[in-house]
Amino acid sequence: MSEHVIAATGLTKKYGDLVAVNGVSLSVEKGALYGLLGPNGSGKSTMIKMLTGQIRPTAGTATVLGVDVQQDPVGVRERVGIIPEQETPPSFLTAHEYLQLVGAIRKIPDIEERAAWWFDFMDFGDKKDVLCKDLSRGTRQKLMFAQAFVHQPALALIDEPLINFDPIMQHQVKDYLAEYTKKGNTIFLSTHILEVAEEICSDFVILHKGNILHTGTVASLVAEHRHLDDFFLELVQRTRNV
Ligand SMILES: Nc1ncnc2c1ncn2[C@@H]1O[C@H](COP(=O)(O)OP(=O)(O)OP(=O)(O)O)[C@@H](O)[C@H]1O
Repeated sequence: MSEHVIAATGLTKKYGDLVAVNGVSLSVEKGALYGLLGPNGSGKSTMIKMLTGQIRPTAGTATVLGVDVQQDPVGVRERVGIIPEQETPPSFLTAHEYLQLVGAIRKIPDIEERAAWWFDFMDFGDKKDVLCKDLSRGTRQKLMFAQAFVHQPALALIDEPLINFDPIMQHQVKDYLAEYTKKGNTIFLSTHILEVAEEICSDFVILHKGNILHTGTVASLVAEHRHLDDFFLELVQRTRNV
């Protein structure tokens, strides 16, 4: 039997008259690398914020790792890893102090060893004692990536995690994510980089103006000799023209 790591039913978020997410229902199976795709303003970040209990839906329900997000948002955040959209680590801490803080909050006994692994893996050990406010954008993003995965969560919800990385780091992170799901973990990834999504995602959903335009698997596109970027452009263009 398939195991749903995320199950959302009729999730809706309204900001005044604006419907940012409109009754979205989706399910994500264990081990999936699930791509959350859509043009600017289509509701991707709002979905991630609702699924991680950062904002309350106007309507609808969701369970994440079996926990009801509205009833126990802290319980969800304890279990998952999150990279929020365009978030930066605390300006007044060094990179090392930030990972120590995350280790204390998440009660990770071997945080020093784990932090050392991440500094090495993402090649920023020389910056570990630099205040976050003085780190480059890409290095801050490395730190955000490390904090999301340092406790090796069964599920990570990551919003545009690759955007500030150079091509070498993008490649490395892409491989990391693919390997991570092969171990039975699940990734819910919002991205505009469709080549990356095509390369590593197993499943995807395309949102447009808060509605689901399409859900499918990358394998089914490949079987039809189609590329995700063409498919996306056609679908969104067609929707804009109706
Ligand atoms: N706090 C807020 N108050 C009012 N409107 C908001 C708020 N947050 C998001 N919105 C609106 O909700 C809609 C969806 O925004 P969201 O950030 O979820 O889209 P997105 O798909 O993540 O976009 P992008 O790809 O540009 O990051 C947009 O029209 C946005 O302006």
